[in-house]
Amino acid sequence: QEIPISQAYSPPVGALSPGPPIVKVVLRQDLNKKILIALIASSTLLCVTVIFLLYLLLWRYRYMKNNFPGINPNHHPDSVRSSVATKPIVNKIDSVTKGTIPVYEYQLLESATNKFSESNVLSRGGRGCLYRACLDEKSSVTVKKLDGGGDTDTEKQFENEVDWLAKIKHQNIISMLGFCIYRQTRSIVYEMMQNGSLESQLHGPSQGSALTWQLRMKIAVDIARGLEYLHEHCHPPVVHRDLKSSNILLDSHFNAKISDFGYAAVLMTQRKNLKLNGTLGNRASEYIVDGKVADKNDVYSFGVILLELLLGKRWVEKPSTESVVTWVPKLSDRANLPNILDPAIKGSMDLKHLYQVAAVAVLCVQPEPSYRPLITDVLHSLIPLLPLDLGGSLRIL
Ligand SMILES: Nc1ncnc2c1ncn2[C@@H]1O[C@H](COP(=O)(O)OP(=O)(O)OP(=O)(O)O)[C@@H](O)[C@H]1O
Repeated sequence: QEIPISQAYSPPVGALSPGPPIVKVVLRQDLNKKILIALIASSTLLCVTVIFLLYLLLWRYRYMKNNFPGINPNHHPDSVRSSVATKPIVNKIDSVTKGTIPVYEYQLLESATNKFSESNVLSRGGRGCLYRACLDEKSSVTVKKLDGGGDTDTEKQFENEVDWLAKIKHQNIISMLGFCIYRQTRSIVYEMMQNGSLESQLHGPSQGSALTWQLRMKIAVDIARGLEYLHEHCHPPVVHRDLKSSNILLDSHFNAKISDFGYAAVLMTQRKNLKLNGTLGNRASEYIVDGKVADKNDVYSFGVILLELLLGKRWVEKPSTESVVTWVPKLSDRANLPNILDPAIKGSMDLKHLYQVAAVAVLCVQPEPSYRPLITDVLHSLIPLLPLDLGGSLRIL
């Protein structure tokens, strides 16, 4: 006969106590199961959270490494400060927010320039200094360090320059390699231009002796190519607004590149907040008087540089009796033109070429902007005067 399990295991009647122990056993088992489930669930959750956090850290590390190679995301205390201070201005610079331009860590620039030592200074300007820097063993670069102390004019020029140079890439426009914002200091890193500026070549110790007639024509064509790119191939077109010989840089092969985009602007839109200080001799009068932004302002400044290449003359810093205008009649006098040339190139060129270059220069500096040629026309009238091996179309037999 089968005995029900409950009876078979039931205790003696006298020993009966309230609440059968079987029920207790069942409850404890249940409880253990629940604890086990809770433990498994919480440890799974913990694992998922840890994996997610690790993934986030890895993603951030990769993002910083790809977009900001100079910044070490593994927290040097100063690099943290630098990136915090950088944030508002970085947001204003389009290309930075798009991650197309490297941001250098201040400490990196400091060690590359020997702590910004005097022996690394290449040039000293009103707003800061230009330093030679060695970022690696192979090559050197230049670092322009602006000590504006947060002054708004310097800040605007810095933003403007970084923004334009990040967008503009051309063989005749200086390459920006990156920039750095650290407390009140702003720095821009450029490619090294071994032969300095056109101004220092013409008016420095060598007094233009390194620049032959052909090299001068090459420099003129290079500048015109850079300007043509800004005026005709950028959308919207860009006007440089501060073209002068000190802003034309020469590399080791005397390839010329336009630099200093602190005042550059989109054609016909006026940037009222950018005060234009400095040299007036290179600026067209309509620009000095009413600040009209037009490509013909740059054509005027190009004409002034062309005259500087021909005559070796440094144009006046402030309006005075001797300006470009006073030289125009002398340039139109063909018989006397060879006598007023820079002594470094006198008698070294084909006279027909000289007349043509002088005529182009005169056209460019006309007071009426609409009479000045387009930079494309200027370029195409200079190319035939330049030998093939220097990038022109002149065949020397
Ligand atoms: N990348 C470079 N490589 C070599 N020399 C350079 C480079 N950039 C500038 N220079 C030299 O430093 C000089 C000053 O250049 P910089 O752009 O700092 O001028 P600046 O202080 O802005 O003056 P300004 O506003 O009057 O043009 C140039 O004229 C040139 O001789």
